[in-house]
Amino acid sequence: MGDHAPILQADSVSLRFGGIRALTEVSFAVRQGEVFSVIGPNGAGKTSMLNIVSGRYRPTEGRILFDGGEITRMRPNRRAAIGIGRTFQNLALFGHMSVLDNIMVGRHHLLRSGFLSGMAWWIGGAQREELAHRREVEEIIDFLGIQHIRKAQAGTLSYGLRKQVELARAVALRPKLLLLDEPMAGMNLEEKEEMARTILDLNEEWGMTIMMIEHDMDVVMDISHRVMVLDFGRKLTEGRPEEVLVHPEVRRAYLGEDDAAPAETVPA
Ligand SMILES: Nc1ncnc2c1ncn2[C@@H]1O[C@H](COP(=O)(O)OP(=O)(O)OP(=O)(O)O)[C@@H](O)[C@H]1O
Repeated sequence: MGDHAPILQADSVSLRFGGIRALTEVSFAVRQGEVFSVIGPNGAGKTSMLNIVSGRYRPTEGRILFDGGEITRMRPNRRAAIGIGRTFQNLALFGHMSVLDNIMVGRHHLLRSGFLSGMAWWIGGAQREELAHRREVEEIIDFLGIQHIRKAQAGTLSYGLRKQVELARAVALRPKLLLLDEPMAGMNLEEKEEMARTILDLNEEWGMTIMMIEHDMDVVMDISHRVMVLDFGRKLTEGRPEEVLVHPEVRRAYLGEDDAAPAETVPA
């Protein structure tokens, strides 16, 4: 898992919104096959970093490399086509449509990024391609263990299941790198465990590399190979979960501890 070459690299990335410095010279590398989490207090720049990787934002300075090539200025749908997948909080599920159709629509929406490829889809082999899509989507539904809801209307599902369907839609493109923005937000314990299991399965069984922002520290420490900590737009540290947890500045900045000494040395 974490021993492979980097699939994603950020090279001294800065991002400014007018006078606000959202990110300042942040560099990191996500290795092929790992679960890489980004943590930090509110406003630390986590979502900005993820948006820079997905292409929604362009850095003010610095470079992003993916799979050996520079993608700093590449459009988001092109990034999706070369293997950067993400869940779309703003692309709601179609409530009246089945789970299966929702995932199919996501696949078409993301694959038909340009006019020409769209035309090709309509003119040539549309049916053949439709069948291939359907097979692929069925496989993903099986893998995620959501067969029992494949015909259900998305609007009738619980919050946790809707999140699973949103994940299925992102996974339907078989991304090399999957970006997850707070996948456990708003979930109860059972739903969190289910989601954590799914993320691990995608990573371990499909070898999918995952970059994730998550506030739930238990989940982060449980399923991440490495963790990067941002604070005020700067990288504070990076390492294995157990290394990050004992870092004095992390304890101070993120866990809100005044005393930076390790917990076991603090008098009860
Ligand atoms: N589109 C934007 N326009 C202006 N400022 C922005 C924009 N997006 C983010 N910022 C600012 O950049 C800084 C970093 O925000 P960001 O959302 O990346 O942090 P975050 O770590 O994801 O926080 P949270 O945990 O609250 O989601 C903040 O000061 C935020 O107000």
